[in-house]
Order: sequence, then structure tokens, then C-alpha cells
Amino acid sequence: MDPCRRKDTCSSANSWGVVVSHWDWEVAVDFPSKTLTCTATLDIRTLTDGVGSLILDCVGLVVSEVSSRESGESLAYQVKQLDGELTPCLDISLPSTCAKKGAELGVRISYKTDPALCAAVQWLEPSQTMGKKHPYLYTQCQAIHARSMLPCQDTPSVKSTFSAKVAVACELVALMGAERLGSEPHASNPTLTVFSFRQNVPIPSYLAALVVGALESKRIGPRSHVWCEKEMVEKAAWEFEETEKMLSAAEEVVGEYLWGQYDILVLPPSFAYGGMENPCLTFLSPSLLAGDRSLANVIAHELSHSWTGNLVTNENWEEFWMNEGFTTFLERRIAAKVFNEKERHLQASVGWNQMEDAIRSFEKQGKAHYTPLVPELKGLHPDDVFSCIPYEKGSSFLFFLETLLGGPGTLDGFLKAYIAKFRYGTVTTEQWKQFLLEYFHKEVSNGVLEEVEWEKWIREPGMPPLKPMFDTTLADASLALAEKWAAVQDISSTSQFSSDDITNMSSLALQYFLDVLKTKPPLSVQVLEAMEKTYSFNRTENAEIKYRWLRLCLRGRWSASYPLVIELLSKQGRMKYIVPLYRELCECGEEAKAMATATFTANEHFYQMMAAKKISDILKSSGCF
Ligand SMILES: CC/C=C\C/C=C\C[C@@H](O)/C=C/C=C/C=C\[C@@H](O)CCCC(=O)O
Ligand SMILES: [Zn+2]
Repeated sequence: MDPCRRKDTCSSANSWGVVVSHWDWEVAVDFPSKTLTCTATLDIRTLTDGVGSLILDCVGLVVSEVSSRESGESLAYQVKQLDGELTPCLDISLPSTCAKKGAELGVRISYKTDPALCAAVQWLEPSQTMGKKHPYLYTQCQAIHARSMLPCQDTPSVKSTFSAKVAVACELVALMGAERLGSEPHASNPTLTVFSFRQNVPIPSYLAALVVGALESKRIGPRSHVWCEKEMVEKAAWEFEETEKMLSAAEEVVGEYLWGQYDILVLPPSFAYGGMENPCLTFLSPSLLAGDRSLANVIAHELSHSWTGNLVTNENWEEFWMNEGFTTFLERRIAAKVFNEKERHLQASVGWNQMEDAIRSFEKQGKAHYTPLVPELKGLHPDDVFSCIPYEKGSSFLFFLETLLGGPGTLDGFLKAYIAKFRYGTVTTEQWKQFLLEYFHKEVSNGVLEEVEWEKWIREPGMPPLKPMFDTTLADASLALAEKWAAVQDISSTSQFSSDDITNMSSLALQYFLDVLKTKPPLSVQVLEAMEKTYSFNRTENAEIKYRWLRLCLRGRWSASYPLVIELLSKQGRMKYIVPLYRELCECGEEAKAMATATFTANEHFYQMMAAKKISDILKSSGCF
């Protein structure tokens, strides 16, 4: 093993000795049994002499046969759990023809997924869809769930191309994060249609993505469609109409878009994330459909991953900020181009406050070791460590470097060169730093970067060593208003407020306002009532505002807000909202805890598996069960 190459602590694969360069996937989707019946043929190549086996990550896969594509011979295999590894693996004995470095083989694996263990796939009943007639499934593989639907080297350090054929009932449509090659009737079963796909850009396993449902599409740009159930198509097409503008802005900064199509899929509300950057087909939560395009920055974020993350990929999950910090930075460079520089600064300020909240929350839970930009993950599941910290600390770090190097836009040339150098491969913080220091060698010799406390930014837990100078023009009014509300002593003084206070505030400025209030002592029930009367936050359609508002209500123990919290928790599976709301609800006393438990029990199967696990952990640690 290359001693400079750090082992991915989240994968058992022997990818130091053998790599999968392409996988071909044949899938039959069976809704009644909630299983995928598959054959995966992996093209492997040995990297050293004497590799006797292919070790793949594998969770709950019921393997029926493994054979060589070339000879048809069966290959011996064993599913086992290696000491110190997070999940089981499939150990396949390789034939003697693979003994030498550079040997190639097609390894064919027939298997079924296990509905109880397949965290990658969410199966929805027709009743859980908008149309109510057809079932639906979608996948979420990041960080390490691909192994529950595909035996693979489930580490971002390995990238492969793939091809796939997916058989589904005739009335359904299958899509993957790939080029769509078309569909045809199944050769022997007239009730099935087979959809074909190909991804020619090598991708890590976490970007494998599949969706099946009664999907329709509408074109929203020269290289973009929006896909969803037909009931939502028009609304989604309007909300995300500015996609092409954002794509073009990104291309100005980081170079040509290399993936062909950039489509968007709007999922049912159980989807646990705001968005997922699946190649060629971004997956989005319907919580972004605010009706006023105010949450479309998530599109800027997801499409930015087409460069930072999907082309240049974090080498392992400890390096997650190489995906997310860079993407958040690029997302905001797009905001500066499409809107203006001040908007970019407001986004960064809101992000900074979110990061502070996440860091304080981990510290309170005794998990400060989750807060460095590059945390140590040995023995930890990436889902547990996930937060906005790599996004915001990472983006703030880049922002700070940009300030030292000359201000807005001065990193753009560097970013383009960085993408060109590392594209189709992976990267570590150390490689990035070396490349940055070489690229800016003149500035370095002039001492411009001398004040950077690299180790503090990169390795130390807690808040970064300094806060970059964000312009506060668009935040000032929110801050002043929050200070006024926080200062209310006598309820009669709330007559100074009126709905005009917020008429000219953007959705983001309102988020800033509510975030500042969250850092203050809890508002009293009377003050919360007055605020509701003045601003009608209970009725907002904007999910970012709603969840912030409800958190304030819970902190103020306003029991009249509990039904609204329960309603959100029952309709929405996005973890960014439901995890903090469950946590806060559990702090509101025994009655609220009972409500939280009942809500979870009723919705456990609506939530994605990892979301359900996270919430169940919160309830357990709160003594709910
Ligand atoms: C340093 C952290 C270590 C590992 C984390 C890696 C992966 C975490 C895993 O839980 C998956 C994350 C998937 C994220 C997908 C999309 C996000 O960008 C959405 C952000 C939250 C939201 O807006 O809803
Ligand atoms: Zn992202």
C-alpha cells in the first residue's frame, strides 16, 4: 500500500491492490417485496502482484452466485465482518490469472437486496406519493449506503464508469444519475419496461443514484429538465427556472460543465436532505418549493458539485470539506454573479451562525471531536458526524484566504486551475494546500499568507481562529430588529412592531433575524404570541423560516406551537429540520416528550432509515424509550 495514501476508515475494500474501473448493473425492481434483484458485473484491474481476493463492501446483500465473466467459472466467496471495520464485506477469491499486477477480470455477482438492511433505498407506498396511484422508490448512497444496494468498493477514493439496465412496471419511469439511453419493452415480460443508462465520467460509489416512479418532466433550459410527479411539475419548473443562469455563472468560475445533461428531480417530502448532487440528476427536497424562488440557492449548491465533489472528489470522508466547503464557496460565488456581492456576504453570515449553532450543539453533547474541519473518523459512522460544519468552516476558510489574496474573485483563477489539475480524481487537504501555495507562490513570498493559522483552521475543534469580514449591509436591519425584540421587557412595548418591519426583508434576511434571536435568552410566550400576531410566521410557506420560528417557539415553551411542530415532523423528512425539532421538543418536558415519541412511532417508516435511526437515538438519549 502506498504509505502516503490514508486508508478509508469507512471501507473494508482492498482498493490498494485492486480497483473496479467499470460496473454494469442489471436490476429488476420489485415493489411488493421491496427488493432489487440484481446482477452486477465489475471490471476489475489489479494494482499489485499477488492480490488473491477482491474485497467489496456489502450490507445485507443476499448473494446467490459469483462468477468470472470471461470463463463462466464460479468464484468462491464469503460474506464476513473484518475486525475493526464498520460494516461487513464480500470476500471473493480471484483466479490465478489475476496474480500479476495489471491483470483484468469481469466479476459477475448475482444478488438481492434486503429491505430491512438496505438503507440506500427508500420504498414509498402509493399513498405516500402525490398521485396516490403508483409506488415510488429513490436512493441516497452518500456517504456509505451504496454497499446496501450494490457490492462495491464503497470509498470515494475509487471512481468507476457504469452502465445499467433497470426493469420496472410499464406505468413507471426509471432514472439514474447518468445519461439516459432510452427504454424498451422487456424481452420476455410484456408488463415491464427496461430503461438503459450510461455514465462515462468515472464516479465514486456514493454518487450512484436511482429513482422509480410515475415521473414526468418539463424542459427548463438547454441542458436541463425538471422531473417529478405530474402534480408538481409546473410549480417545480417555475421555482428552478434560473438553473441555466446559475450553470453559466459556475462555468465562468470553474470551467466547462462536463456532464452533458443537468437535470433536477424533485422528490417526495420524506427525502432526508435538501439536495443531493447525483451526477446529471440533482435530487431535491420539495421543501425548496417556497413559491418565490427564495430557496433556489440549493440549486447553485448542487450544480456546483458538478466540479467540486463530483469531478474533484474528497479522498475519504474525513476530507468531506473538500467537497462541501468548496461547493458552498462556489455556490456563493454564483450568488455574487447572479445577484450581487452583498447577497453573497449575507449567505456567508447566515452560514456562519448555523455553524456556530452546530458547533455549540456538538460541544453540548460531548462531541467536540466532530467539529474540526478534518475530523478523525476511525470507528465512527459518517452519518453521525455529518453537520454543516465542513460546509461553513470550509467555505469561511476559503473566503478568508480570498480576502488575504485580494478580495472577491481572486480565487477564481486558482479554482479553475485546481479543477483542471485534480478532475476525474480525488484530493486531500494536504494536496490542495500544496497546490495553493505553489499557485500563489509570489504572494507567499511576499508574506501575504503568513497570518494563516493552517493547523487551527484544519485540525482544531470548535470555532475557527477568526471570523472573516463579512459585509453586513443586508444583515444590519435584521440584527437591529432582533435586538429590539430581545430587549422587550414589558409586553405593551411590542406595539412598536408592525408587519412593515419585515416587508422589505428577503427570506434570507428573515432567517438571519430568527437566528440572532436564537442566540438570545428564550422569548417568553407573550412575546412569541406578539411576534406571531405581527408577522404571521405560523403561516409561512418557507421551510427555512418555519423551522427557525418553531425552534424559537419550542425554546420559549409555547405549547400552542406544539401541534405545528408535530405537523411539520409528520409531513417532512428533511433532517436539517426534523432532527433539531425533535431534539428541542424532547427538552420541553414530559408531555412534549410523549408527543415526540408518538410522532416518531407514527412516522418511523415515512422517514429514511438513517433519519429514523438518528431520531430514535435522540429519543433514547432523552429517555423517551
Ligand atoms: C466530516 C463529516 C464526515 C462525513 C460526512 C459525510 C457524509 C455524511 C452523510 O451523512 C451524507 C450526507 C449527505 C448529504 C447530502 C446533501 C447535503 O448537502 C444536504 C445538506 C443538508 C440539507 O440542506 O438538508
Ligand atoms: Zn453539498
